[in-house]
Amino acid sequence: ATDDPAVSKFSVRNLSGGFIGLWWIDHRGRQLVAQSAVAVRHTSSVEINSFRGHRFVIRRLRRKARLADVPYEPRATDAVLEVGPTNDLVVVDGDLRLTVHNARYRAREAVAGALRARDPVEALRGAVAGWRAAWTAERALRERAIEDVRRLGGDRPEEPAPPPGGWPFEERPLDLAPCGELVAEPGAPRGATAAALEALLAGWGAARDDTCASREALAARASREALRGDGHASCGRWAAVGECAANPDYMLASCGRSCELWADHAPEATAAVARRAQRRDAWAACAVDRVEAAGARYVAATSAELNGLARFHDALRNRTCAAYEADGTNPLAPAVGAATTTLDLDRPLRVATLAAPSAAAAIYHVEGFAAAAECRDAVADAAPRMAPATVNEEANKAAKSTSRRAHAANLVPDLGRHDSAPTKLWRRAFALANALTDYDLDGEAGQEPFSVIHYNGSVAGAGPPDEYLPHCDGQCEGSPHQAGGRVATLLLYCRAPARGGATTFANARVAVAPRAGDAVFFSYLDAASGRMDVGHTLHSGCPVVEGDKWVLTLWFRKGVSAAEPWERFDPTGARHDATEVVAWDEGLVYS
Ligand SMILES: O=C(O)CCC(=O)C(=O)O
Ligand SMILES: [Fe+2]
Repeated sequence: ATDDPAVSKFSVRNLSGGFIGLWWIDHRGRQLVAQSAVAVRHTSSVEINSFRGHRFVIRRLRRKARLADVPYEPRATDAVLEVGPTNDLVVVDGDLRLTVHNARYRAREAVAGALRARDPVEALRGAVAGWRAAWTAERALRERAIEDVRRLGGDRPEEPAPPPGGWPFEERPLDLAPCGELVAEPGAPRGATAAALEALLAGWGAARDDTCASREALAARASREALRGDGHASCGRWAAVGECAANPDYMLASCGRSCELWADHAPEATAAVARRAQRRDAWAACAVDRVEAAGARYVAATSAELNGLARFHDALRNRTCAAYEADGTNPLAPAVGAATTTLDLDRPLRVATLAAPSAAAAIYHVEGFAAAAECRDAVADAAPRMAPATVNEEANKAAKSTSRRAHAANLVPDLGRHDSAPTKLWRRAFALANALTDYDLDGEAGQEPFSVIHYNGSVAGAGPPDEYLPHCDGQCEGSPHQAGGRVATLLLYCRAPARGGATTFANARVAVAPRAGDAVFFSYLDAASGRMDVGHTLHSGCPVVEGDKWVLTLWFRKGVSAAEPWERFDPTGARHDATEVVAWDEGLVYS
């Protein structure tokens, strides 16, 4: 799915002088999963589709080995590659150093793709515009991170240094005129079709059965299978019997691609065919230069933005987590010094108010929310469905995010099964929410399901630990609540990590150490005025330093019903097109 914005396509070229092996680090950071079955030989490349942020380990091999999946033990000689946002060419040298060739590689890819498009020039303009859009999107993310830091009262980190030549605010038009005319290629076969034809031709070359009849039969098949759009259904057959040489005017105009393909295999290759291919190659080389010139600054600016964003994220993390994690232990014990009351729901819960900074914001700690077996059943239900967590950064698009690193799955309780663990947890959660707020929430219809979230700690060298940077689950800028939007959250800890993983509310100066079975409940609407919180319930899931952490999250919605279920609204209550309902599994990060 390369149209998924979070998937990057890139290529690793081995110039190390020997064999290399390529593995990616699985999401638990404990296993190296072979990228391909065998080693990559010197001067070869591997094409890779992967998620942004994924990590690869590259190792030198003594010989051409088969690579099985192995436990991950970092070695000093490992080269580690984190997948960037763009199509990169990564070159591995003799010392296993990695060099990323960005803009030129992308220009070459764009031109190769454009030559197969109906309108190559238009396709290239689209590619350059796409790079500009990618940079603009990264810039918007950084602007938002700046705003987050400002709201948390943190020091504003340094701006990223602009790329050489400065930020490319102006649009650079792509001018391909100096490259001359591209020879039109009606119906050039695309990707797989072209490959099928090449294979057919290669087979023919090997058999070298030079009788006209067999050649014609093969050509007819080739033209049926691959060259249907070549301008004429019989192009392949005509080319195979020498028409390109005998009748070049017609053939080169109508069957150019067939003539070119057959030229390699048939003795009737003409000088005109070769010239035509040369002209196209010259056009492509010129186009690569011009596309690179028009797009390189956007590509470089995107990298600069990403580096800058990483620094802002560090600043956010320091602001929200460092104070509690400085000594390497878990943060403040929950509910230290807070008065507790016991709520008798279907099970007695000890509830402590941790903070109630305004009528629109309150944070509670709930001891013993779930029995161990309930947690175990709920997690077991979701565990097989876990996938990289998403965050909604754009309307109607659940995008994988740099601000949230974890795995998650929805858990929809079957409310008819009264004794199942998810249903009991669900009804208890709504009873708790209605006891602690005056929201009068209805859990029986239209609510968002549980989200089960798994955070992994870092294994040395295997990538950053899972975390969730500061965010609000719903709208938190003090505007009126919109029906259908989130108003409160229950976070149930089902497994606590050995170190790290606190939930911190920096603006409310509250930190909660996860403890299995306990929960945090927070609400962010003043029901009397209808106004939302102004940021006191902004919170982070701090990095899990050691071990792992499982939580069940429930985001309560107000104003949903069977007729108007949660899928109709984004977390702030903005309505989206009812015909285009998507799974929202996470809250907005300030938008
Ligand atoms: O895991 C945590 O501590 C925070 C999770 C969270 O903020 C969320 O799921 O919305
Ligand atoms: Fe959250």
